[in-house]
Amino acid sequence: MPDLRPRRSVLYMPGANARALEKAKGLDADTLILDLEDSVTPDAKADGRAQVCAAVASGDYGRREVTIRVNGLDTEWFAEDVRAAAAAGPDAVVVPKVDSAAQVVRIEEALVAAGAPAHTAIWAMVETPLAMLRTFEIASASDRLAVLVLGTNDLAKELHAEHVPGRGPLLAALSMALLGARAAGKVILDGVYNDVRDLDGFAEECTQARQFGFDGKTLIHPGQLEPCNSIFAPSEEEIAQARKVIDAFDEAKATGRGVATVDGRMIENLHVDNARRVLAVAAAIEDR
Ligand SMILES: CC(C)(COP(=O)(O)OP(=O)(O)OC[C@H]1O[C@@H](n2cnc3c(N)ncnc32)[C@H](O)[C@@H]1OP(=O)(O)O)[C@@H](O)C(=O)NCCC(=O)NCCSC(=O)C[C@H](O)C(=O)O
Ligand SMILES: [Mg+2]
Repeated sequence: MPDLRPRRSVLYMPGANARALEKAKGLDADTLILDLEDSVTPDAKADGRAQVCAAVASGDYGRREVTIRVNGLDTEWFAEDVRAAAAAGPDAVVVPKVDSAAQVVRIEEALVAAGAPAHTAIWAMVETPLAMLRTFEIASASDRLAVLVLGTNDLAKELHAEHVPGRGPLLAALSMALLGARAAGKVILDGVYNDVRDLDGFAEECTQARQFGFDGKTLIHPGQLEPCNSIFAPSEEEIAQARKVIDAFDEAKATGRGVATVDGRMIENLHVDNARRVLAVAAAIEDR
């Protein structure tokens, strides 16, 4: 059964920023990532952890999926972050810089040892060249691993690549991550767009990510929510087209044919599967 929970817009917020944590309760994000890693300075880690875990445990985020990004496996904060997150019971623990299946197993063991509830999934961030070469192994290392999240800032840094419109230097990596996630049947989210004032560039990148097949995009600012939600949702035209495809194929089947045409284009079973997926995604968004 594919995981159809809407994750169009997945907003990071600095775990030490009480104002942002409060503001997120009223934001139209499908998912929140309360961050304990890069946006929290070393001397604020303990306070940030306490604040984030109290926010998650409060249950004040309504329908939104709430996750905690802990510090990396080999940091001095990982063990305590996981213990505190397990007690708070978020929908997922997001772990940065995962680059092997063995690390996924270690994360799962840490969650189990900390008594994390069964509903707390693992989301692995893939953001190193090694991770890109191993995305399938990582994505399929555990049933508890639900989502791969691209970290395009770290990846560009490791590659010595530049951030340019169209993301030419990252395209191979985006494709490899998608291949790995889809081969393992997992959800995959695109990385962030750093210029929070450039909404045109942001919309172009969301459109590119959707065309690639990403399920949604990670975000850093509330102003990115509305365009992202709209670009990653099936449009009215796509929904109408999906219905047309299903109806045309049903009609063809009723007369013993396994192929039909809609607006001059060939329709086979696989197109019907795709059309059903579009309708299921639209329904899941409607049901939120
Ligand atoms: C990017 C920012 C630092 C910009 O901050 P600022 O200039 O202060 O924004 P605004 O003044 O426009 O903010 C307006 C109001 O919105 C609230 N706000 C801003 N950002 C968020 C947010 N992410 N979540 C919730 N609320 C937010 C402000 O508090 C203002 O509210 P009000 O005062 O009531 O008007 C800032 O947006 C920010 O810190 N963003 C998140 C940064 C972050 O979490 N970074 C880490 C994750 S990204 C990453 O690590 C990528 C990955 O690992 C990789 O490798 O690529
Ligand atoms: Mg990163």
